[in-house]
Amino acid sequence: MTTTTEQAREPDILCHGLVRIFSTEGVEVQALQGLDLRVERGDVVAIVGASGSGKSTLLSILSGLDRPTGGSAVVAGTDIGAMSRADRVRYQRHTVGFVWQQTSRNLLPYLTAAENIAVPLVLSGAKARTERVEELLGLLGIEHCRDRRPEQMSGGEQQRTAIAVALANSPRVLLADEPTGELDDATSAEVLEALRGASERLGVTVLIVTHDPTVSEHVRRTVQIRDGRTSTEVLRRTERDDSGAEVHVAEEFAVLDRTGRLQLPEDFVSALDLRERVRLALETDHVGVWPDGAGRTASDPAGATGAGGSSGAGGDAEQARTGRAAGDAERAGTVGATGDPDALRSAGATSAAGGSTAASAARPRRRDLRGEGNDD
Ligand SMILES: Nc1ncnc2c1ncn2[C@@H]1O[C@H](COP(=O)(O)OP(=O)(O)OP(=O)(O)O)[C@@H](O)[C@H]1O
Repeated sequence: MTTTTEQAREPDILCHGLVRIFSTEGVEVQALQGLDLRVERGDVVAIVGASGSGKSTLLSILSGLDRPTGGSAVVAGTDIGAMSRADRVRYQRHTVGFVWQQTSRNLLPYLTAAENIAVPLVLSGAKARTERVEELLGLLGIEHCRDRRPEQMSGGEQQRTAIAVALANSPRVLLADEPTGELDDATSAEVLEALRGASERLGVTVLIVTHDPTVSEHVRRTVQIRDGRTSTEVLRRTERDDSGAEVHVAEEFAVLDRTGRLQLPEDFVSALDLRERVRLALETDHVGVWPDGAGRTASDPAGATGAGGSSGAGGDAEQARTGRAAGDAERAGTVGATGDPDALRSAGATSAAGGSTAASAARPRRRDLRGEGNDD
């Protein structure tokens, strides 16, 4: 039996090997190719990725508008793939809230902000509607828009009203698709802070899908999707430096899936001109990755000089316990599960993206975001 403590620890979003294949006129497109994602309760996470990487497909599945072809997605304890029609209505009314990029999809144009927020409360038969509407207007800082219709509000005010509408029935999870897509930078920052504030005050889990890479400055965790899979993550935290000043630190990690696969960041692949095959070496505390070049052997995969730009990369060949060539079955940039996944994990490979190819042993790529922020 699941205990209350275990329930509290269960993630609000858990995707395992999520696959979505679209077939149109005999042509198959694999929009999601075995995507794994875990989002803890109350967290605010941004999903970023290039156009066509699968972001909207993921959101459609999580919002119950679409079904996966394979794999599983569980949101706030609901198995998305197993929902009946009635479950779906309940799920969309009470478990998840949505904010879309287009205002026309979020708000009814002929209703005021207060009336728009009341709509989901009326549909769910909620009591004390006036109090709830006032609470949400206050929470989102839009009391002054109470009696205005969308056309009488700025883009930022419209999106904050949309967030209030999405939160009306107290969902566990808020899904936002490009919520800042039509806004300027300052207004975008305002809307993102509104989402973060709502999460902090109401405990709601927020997943934001966006093209906008600056979103990562407003959330603790940013997950990058590449070709239908999660590839890298940036985690931000605040530390104090020696003088006691606050410093924002962002660390980039590669995502290791359950079968031991990880995608190397594109800039790492191009910096060392990695293609088709790479050499791997299991060191005492990290995994090294080298281009497949001449003059290297399994016991000395870096060559005498630590070739491929990785000298000083913890690539002391004498330390290497295992050196292997990793064939990339699918495409450059994805390291196959050539190494024993358990061994890789115990060697700290979950944070290997920034550490194994060009930096010191197993240290994730780390950026000091003090001052102007992202200076990488
Ligand atoms: N209904 C559909 N039928 C066929 N192919 C589709 C369908 N929906 C999405 N795709 C394809 O699936 C892939 C992923 O699309 P998706 O819209 O999820 O990407 P995205 O990352 O959200 O892109 P964008 O940022 O441009 O919105 C693309 O190749 C797209 O063409």
